[in-house]
Amino acid sequence: MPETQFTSAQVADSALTQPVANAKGVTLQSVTKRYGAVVAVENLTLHIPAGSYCCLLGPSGCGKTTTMRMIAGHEEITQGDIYIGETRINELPPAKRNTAMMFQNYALFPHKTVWQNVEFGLKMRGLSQADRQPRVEEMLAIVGLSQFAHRKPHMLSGGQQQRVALARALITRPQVLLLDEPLSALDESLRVKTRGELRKLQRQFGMTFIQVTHNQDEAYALADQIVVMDHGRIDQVGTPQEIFAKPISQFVARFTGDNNIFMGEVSSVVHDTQGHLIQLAVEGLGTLLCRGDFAQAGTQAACCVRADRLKLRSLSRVAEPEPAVNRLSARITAIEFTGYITRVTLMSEKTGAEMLYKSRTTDLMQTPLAEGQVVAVEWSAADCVFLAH
Ligand SMILES: Nc1ncnc2c1ncn2[C@@H]1O[C@H](COP(=O)(O)OP(=O)(O)OP(=O)(O)O)[C@@H](O)[C@H]1O
Repeated sequence: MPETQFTSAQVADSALTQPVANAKGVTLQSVTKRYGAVVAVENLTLHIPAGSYCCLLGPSGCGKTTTMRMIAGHEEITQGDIYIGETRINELPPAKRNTAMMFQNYALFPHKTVWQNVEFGLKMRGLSQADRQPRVEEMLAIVGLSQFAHRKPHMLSGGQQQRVALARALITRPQVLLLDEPLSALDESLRVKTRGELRKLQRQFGMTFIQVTHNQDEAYALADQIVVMDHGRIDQVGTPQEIFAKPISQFVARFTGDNNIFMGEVSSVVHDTQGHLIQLAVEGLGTLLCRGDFAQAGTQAACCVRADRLKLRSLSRVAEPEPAVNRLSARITAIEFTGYITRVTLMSEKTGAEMLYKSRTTDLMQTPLAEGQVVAVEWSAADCVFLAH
């Protein structure tokens, strides 16, 4: 079945797509959720600005869904407070919170038509047939499903069902829309297309969107603010660019990108015009130079360098690279062509540690590499990010 896309014209013509005048931010203040002995969310404090797109990102079981369900009111808060705008909502029933939730499996009513599914929220609010009619029509046009209005969900593709779910959530014009892995049921190409449309709708509606995802590419593409969670706690909050370029912990560096991580002990910290220049003594590799905001000499820490920030130099004639900071020799153990990018796996000659280098395939075509080849691997201190924990 061909996918109908949202079109700019449909969206621009719609009165519904005027920004939600009363979009509200969400604030969590020291929020904890326990299930018996299990601490699902621990002392979480977070502000999500009004009208922004926030992604809660983290591995399975880190507490993302629980956090969202507490905001929606589907889960009681054990401790702490949640505010929508200025209003404390701890005790408000879900229907009074002015939020809407879009579920992973879409949770459409199977026996209702697309029209009836989308109309449902307005009916529950007691709007008359005459008032519902133009709003449903308009919403179906926005999501490009007008011609499917009388079909049942099982007669739609996954992408179309996803749009019905989105239309059903948006039609009541909630102040906050909560989305639980909304793209996970779609195949790769549709997922990429649909996330662009989701972002466009969020911008045009000016609504606060909070989305749960375990996929960092999705979070990078969609979010104004990414909240990286681990074991019920927040590890880092930042823009996609900050999370990508400046992870603050080993967990974030591992989870959000192809980072090479080195563990060691801080041997010196020098403050200069660009911040802190930190020396990290790494067993087997000597001293690495990295940059960070704060470090304390004598503490155990780590640093990371992204796979695309390494530089490789052939060592065909010289067995060892001349000694220098942030340089080591490594053997290429695998070369994986993935299209635009080629991934090169290396093994440090001294420590046996595995490293990853990523290059544009076209660049590698100029200076080909071969499995088994020994190369000098180097990187600048500016690209080497200090990780305090
Ligand atoms: N009703 C429950 N009773 C007991 N433990 C629960 C309950 N719901 C969630 N948990 C536990 O709380 C923790 C957080 O769960 P949560 O569903 O919020 O994680 P998540 O990050 O959304 O994971 P996923 O990506 O797999 O959905 C997990 O350890 C989970 O097992």
